[in-house]
Amino acid sequence: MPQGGQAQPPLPGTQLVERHTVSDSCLDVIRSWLPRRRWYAGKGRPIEALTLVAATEVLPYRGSAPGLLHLLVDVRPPGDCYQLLLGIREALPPELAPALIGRPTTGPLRGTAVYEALQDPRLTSLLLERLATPGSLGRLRFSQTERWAAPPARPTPRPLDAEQSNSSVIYGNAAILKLFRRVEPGINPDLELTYALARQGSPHVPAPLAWFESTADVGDRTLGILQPYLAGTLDGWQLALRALARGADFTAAAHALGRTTARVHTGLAEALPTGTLTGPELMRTAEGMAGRLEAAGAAVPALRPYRAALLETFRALAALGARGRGLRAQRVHGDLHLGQALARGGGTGAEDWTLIDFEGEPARPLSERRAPQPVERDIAGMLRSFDYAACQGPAAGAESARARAWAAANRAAYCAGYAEACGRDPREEAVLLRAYETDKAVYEVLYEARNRPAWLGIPLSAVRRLAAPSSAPSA
Ligand SMILES: Nc1ncnc2c1ncn2[C@@H]1O[C@H](COP(=O)(O)OP(=O)(O)O)[C@@H](O)[C@H]1O
Ligand SMILES: O=P(O)(O)O[C@H]1O[C@H](CO)[C@@H](O[C@H]2O[C@H](CO)[C@@H](O)[C@H](O)[C@H]2O)[C@H](O)[C@H]1O
Repeated sequence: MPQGGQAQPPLPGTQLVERHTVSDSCLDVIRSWLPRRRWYAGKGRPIEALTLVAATEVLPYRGSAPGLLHLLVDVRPPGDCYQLLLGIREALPPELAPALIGRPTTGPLRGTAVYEALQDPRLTSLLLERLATPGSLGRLRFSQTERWAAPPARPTPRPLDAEQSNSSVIYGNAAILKLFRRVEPGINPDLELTYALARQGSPHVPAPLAWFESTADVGDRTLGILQPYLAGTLDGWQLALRALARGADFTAAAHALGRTTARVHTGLAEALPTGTLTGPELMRTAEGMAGRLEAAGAAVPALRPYRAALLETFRALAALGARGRGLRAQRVHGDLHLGQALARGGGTGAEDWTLIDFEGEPARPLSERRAPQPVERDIAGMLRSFDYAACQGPAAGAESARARAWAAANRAAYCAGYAEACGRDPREEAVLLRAYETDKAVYEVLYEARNRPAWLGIPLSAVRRLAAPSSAPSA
């Protein structure tokens, strides 16, 4: 069971790197490079201190052959821990030139090219070899699940070329290794939930094959998971955009995706602890939403005119709690959107869909992401996604009648599919659904302002609608 802490023998050739190996100059090089990474969460805040938490030499640098160094570094503010995989070579071949991080000027790595190891097939092949050999290596521990199956011999690794919160490497279209970037002590829900669902035999998640984590002395942190690569699939976002471009129906796929979501929720409720969100907890949930709204409003002025109206939505949720109403809570996906659902074929059958990336919203603390929550949280996430997709259709601005009709039809189909599979129609929890949808739209405003300013109008238009007193229930 992946929860860390199992004692395993060290692998032969283990190297623990002394802290002085990673010189201040090497850390300075990383410090200049880090803020430009897509996955770096602290954008917009200057780094005051970057310190080494742990370093493991996965492959010693020998001058003639590349080295691989695994680092955990602490970045302040706010004290986040990041996982880095550094390649070390004397000189970089042209194809690796874009991967250069920098050249330290002091210490044992002085003058070498330090680069993103994930871009180097020689080094990512080595990571796969490590996963094939369970055991510990320095501050790292490699484990396999009962489903371990080595990918075909010598699969060619390639880094996934996508805008991601983490980083992934695909091995010969057979397996995908996801490396978490911002890592906290504790099991990552992406491993915990897919493992629990796979043990039930769920066909709706890629069953983990292997994983690796840091050792207890630096906090058991899940660092990476190897899963089967679902070649030949498209994600729900691509499918929705394709349907929009062709003027084709998407409601059958949305309905099937609703059914899949319900099955996954049922599986999670059976496999992992559930709970009841008591009245006071519900009130605290509403306070959390209001707090995130204030924080987002402080960062994005365009949100401020809607503040008072949106707070009313959160007050309505708190009022449910004040009336002592308890709500069923369970483990959920936590960041569900169309891009997190992969389909074979057109996605019109519930069995076509696989859900991925159960990590939750990367910005939330792990303890919060692992807490049981109402399923409406996920459903609201997917409803927002139909809204996003609608804005990408031909001649479909966020407010156009065509976009609104497309979103409404697919949101309704998704909820109907969900209800059909588990007998519980999410639209019946209108206050809850609306509060979660508002919370998600506020999150998206901040997310887009930081990552894709050109898309800010999409969540802002939703905020405008959600703030309007006459706006209809969520779906
Ligand atoms: N098992 C898989 N099979 C095929 N593609 C996958 C698989 N897992 C992830 N992907 C692809 O990788 C992308 C990023 O994966 P994801 O888990 O969402 O990472 P992140 O947390 O970095 O966003 C997905 O959008 C999908 O295109
Ligand atoms: O997939 P991630 O875990 O990295 O999630 C983050 O990035 C998503 C964008 O890729 C972002 O999703 C938002 O944009 C989607 C379209 O690109 C849309 O379908 C989603 O509904 C919308 O929330 C997600 O919020 C963020 O956490």
